[in-house]
Amino acid sequence: MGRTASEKWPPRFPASRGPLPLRRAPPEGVLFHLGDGPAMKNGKKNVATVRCVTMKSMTNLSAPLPRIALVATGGTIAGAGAEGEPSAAYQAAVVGASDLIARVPQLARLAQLQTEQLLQIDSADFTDDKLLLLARRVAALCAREDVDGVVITHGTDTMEESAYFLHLTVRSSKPVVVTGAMRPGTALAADGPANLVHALAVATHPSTQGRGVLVVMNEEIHSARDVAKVHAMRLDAFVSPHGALGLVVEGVPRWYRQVARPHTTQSEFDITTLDALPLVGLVAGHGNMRAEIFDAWVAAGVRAIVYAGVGGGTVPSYLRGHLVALRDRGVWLVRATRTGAGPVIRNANADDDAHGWIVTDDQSPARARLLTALALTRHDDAASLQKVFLRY
Ligand SMILES: NC(=O)CC[C@H](N)C(=O)O
Repeated sequence: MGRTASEKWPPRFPASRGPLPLRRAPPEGVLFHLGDGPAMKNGKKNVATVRCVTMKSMTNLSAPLPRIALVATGGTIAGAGAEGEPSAAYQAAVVGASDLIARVPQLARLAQLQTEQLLQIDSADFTDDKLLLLARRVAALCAREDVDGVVITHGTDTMEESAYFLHLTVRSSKPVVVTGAMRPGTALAADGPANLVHALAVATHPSTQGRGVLVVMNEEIHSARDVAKVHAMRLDAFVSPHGALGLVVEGVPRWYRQVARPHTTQSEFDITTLDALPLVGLVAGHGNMRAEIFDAWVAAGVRAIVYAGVGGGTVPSYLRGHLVALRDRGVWLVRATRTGAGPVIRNANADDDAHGWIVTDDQSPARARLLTALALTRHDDAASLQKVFLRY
């Protein structure tokens, strides 16, 4: 009987690649070298060797592996197409979670994995109810004593939104790492297996605790606060405007930065009692805009509209009156920038104080939608809503 596409996932990933099969990853910054070289000069153990031996006993090779919950939600990492076809010709979200991990033997050397298929969707289909489902599930897993961390596989298209939502709502310092793939497992040089191994390497490392939700793609570790998919095809599609937090080097996270804004355990947002998120719309800025698009969102029942404005969030002069009147219709206007980076500055380009408008600081329009929705669960005045954007 012929094998299905999913059984072949991934087709080419040599078992010899990936991080060293350490039972526990060495502490960050410590050289963990068990080979020869300077440590064995003249056949004598020098100081470096003693340190290695000490580290070996500290890392306790017989200790049980970290227990990681792997939550699969679909996307290209779970995609498959015909062998040898161009990588764009495939179907996302068809390979099951257990098939996904069965094809990457390195994973079992890094962690005891509990796998679950929470969703099997293209990430474009992530609606707010699915986002709440994911966040509640991840929070529940983090709260369990038999779970040391969570890895989520996710489509890349809306990965930055889901990761940010988890960053603001999962009240745990345990590692939560989101990963995916730009190419399906059937593509030449599929990136899913390496991304999964690296995500697990980050999630199992003691230095990852308390850093908020992370996105691990293409050997880089990004904060969910900042990362965005900025290319539709390339493997290096994920970029953070202020730089990645770190890299996965030889299977071990190496950190260069940390997030300054509150998240997870310091977040004020509580989704445990929420039935649904407040509805927030998003309107793209461009030349020759029309007021009707804002009216359509008002008719849909939004509490706020994020305007992804040109430049520093500039409102066209011919729309100003219409957007000022949104406050009288019970709708907040949140000015963002469509440029992809940089702050929208309050009372610059617009009289935000007079109009009761909010600015996003440097938050991307897509994430600003989520932060606005969460902010509206706690605040309903301009000063408090504005503070949320300057704080998170
Ligand atoms: N590379 C990807 O994961 C994109 C595939 C798909 N559209 C998704 O986001 O789920």
